[in-house]
Amino acid sequence: MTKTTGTPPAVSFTGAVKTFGAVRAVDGIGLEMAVGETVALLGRNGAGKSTAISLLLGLNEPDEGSVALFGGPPEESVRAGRVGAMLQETRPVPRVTVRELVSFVAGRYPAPLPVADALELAGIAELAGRRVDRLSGGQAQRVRFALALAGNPALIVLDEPTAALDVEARHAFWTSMRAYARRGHTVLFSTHYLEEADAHADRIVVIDRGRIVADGTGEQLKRSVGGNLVSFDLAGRGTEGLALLPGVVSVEVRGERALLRTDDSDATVIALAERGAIRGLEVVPASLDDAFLTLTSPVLEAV
Ligand SMILES: Nc1ncnc2c1ncn2[C@@H]1O[C@H](COP(=O)(O)OP(=O)(O)OP(=O)(O)O)[C@@H](O)[C@H]1O
Repeated sequence: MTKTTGTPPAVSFTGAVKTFGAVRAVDGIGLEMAVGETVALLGRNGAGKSTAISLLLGLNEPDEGSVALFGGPPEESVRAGRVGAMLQETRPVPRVTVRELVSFVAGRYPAPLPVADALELAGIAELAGRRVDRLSGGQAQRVRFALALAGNPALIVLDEPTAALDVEARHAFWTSMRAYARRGHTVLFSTHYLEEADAHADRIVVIDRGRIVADGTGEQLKRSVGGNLVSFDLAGRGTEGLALLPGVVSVEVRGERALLRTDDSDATVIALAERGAIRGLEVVPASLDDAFLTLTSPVLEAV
């Protein structure tokens, strides 16, 4: 969805920095999300996704820079019930039923969804009468999703929402999330899963070591790294000098294989042939997976 002129962005990070001792968990993030957009925050473990989300929700203050929601401080939007969140940490849950818990949370918002709608959207209508402390991990996760939706917030923030879900529950979750987004709501979710980011977000923001290293659609990310991937069996050899071969943009080792991203695969293959390094040679176009790995991996320098 395009941004309406004059409407402040739903989310805006400006030069945001958050450090924990020597760790710069968020290291100068600048990011805007328009109202109605669905954005995936994609990154490896420890990339800074949860920290960025904690800044966005006002749970942490940035050391430098600023974060705004709908043009104001995060706390203001949170207090006004414009934000719903599903976070990773699990707190001890009380001995109440799913319906009671969702009703309780909904009741704290000024214009909540009818409880039945929140349960239905989260796919847990049939669990309404169950005690929340007696649910499976996946069921509990969907209850947390219902709690995030309960207030009918304009912005919903989901930190690794599908982490504990099996394939079927994952599918059901994304169907619900998209239904919520289609109502014009803004959604930010973090994930390690490229396919999920590609399939369910309008835009993917790749974060690595606290910084944004890419921002665009899945297609744009693939194009931005471009080129082909040449791989071959190392057969006990090292990776010395591979980064210096013609066309090579990055070098990675996965198991016994070396993977070279190249913007001139012909030249790379010829150079590999000259080194006799062609066992199990394969040349394939870059995938989103490769794009992600390239964007978030250090290039191995010749040693
Ligand atoms: N409260 C904290 N105290 C100290 N260090 C922290 C704290 N929270 C996060 N960090 C560090 O900040 C960095 C970013 O962590 P963060 O949890 O934001 O990453 P993430 O991308 O959400 O990771 P994951 O995918 O594993 O959840 C990590 O190096 C982490 O160890």
